Amino acid sequence: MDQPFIVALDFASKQEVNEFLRPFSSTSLFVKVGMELYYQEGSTMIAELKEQGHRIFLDLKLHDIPNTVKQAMKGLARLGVDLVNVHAAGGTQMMQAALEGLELGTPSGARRPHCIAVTQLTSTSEQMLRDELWIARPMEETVLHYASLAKESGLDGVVCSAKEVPLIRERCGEQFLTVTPGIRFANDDKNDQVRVVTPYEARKLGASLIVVGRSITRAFDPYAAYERLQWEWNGGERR
Ligand SMILES: O=C(O)c1cc(=O)[nH]c(=O)n1[C@@H]1O[C@H](COP(=O)(O)O)[C@@H](O)[C@H]1O
Repeated sequence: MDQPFIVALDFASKQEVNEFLRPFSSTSLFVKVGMELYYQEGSTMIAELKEQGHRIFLDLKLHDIPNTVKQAMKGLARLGVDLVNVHAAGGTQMMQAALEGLELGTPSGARRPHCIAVTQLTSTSEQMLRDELWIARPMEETVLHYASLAKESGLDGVVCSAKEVPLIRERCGEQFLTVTPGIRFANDDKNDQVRVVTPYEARKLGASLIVVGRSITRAFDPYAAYERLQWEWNGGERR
């Protein structure tokens, strides 16, 4: 993956997406289409974004019985997206089934979409992990365990907080993708995110790709915010 920034297109309609993308008309982006947009606009949105030259992370976080995930992935592979995801909590059989589905659905001659697993959502705190999910191990250990399961299942990487990247790299290797949301500029509101870092910190921690939504999409000047993101990632720390 040569492009380290994924812009989360968390919008409710194609119109809002087009308005947001207008200043980026000469920039080829790596964009994320999540549940909000995909459930409204479906696969035509994917086709249009591809036509505009953008790379696509289709973030539907599949989590179901293995057969259902396999069949769903078969269909998603036909869309020609670059990256898809599942919840690692679905288990190793489900993750393997996701890969099988992707392989079956990828048109001949095309490259199978990369598949990554969400370890623990970046909106989850240590306290939630313990009191709500009833997982007694610390966050880092839990994330590392889920990352190991994803690796054993043959997946290409995980979604995690950049805070957990150094341990995952050590355990799963440099080629294993670490895709990290929960990115905020230093002065931004965290909103519903908990395990948050700045773009500069994410780079220092070794994240392969960072997912950035509201810090760009809700910025007064999204294009300037994207430029700031590039600047910070490349070493320009702002306080
Ligand atoms: O899979 C994801 O992309 C994801 C996993 C996760 O643990 N946390 C997380 O925030 N995300 C997504 O990343 C994006 C983050 O958006 P912002 O908080 O606005 O930057 C959203 O589209 C989330 O759905």
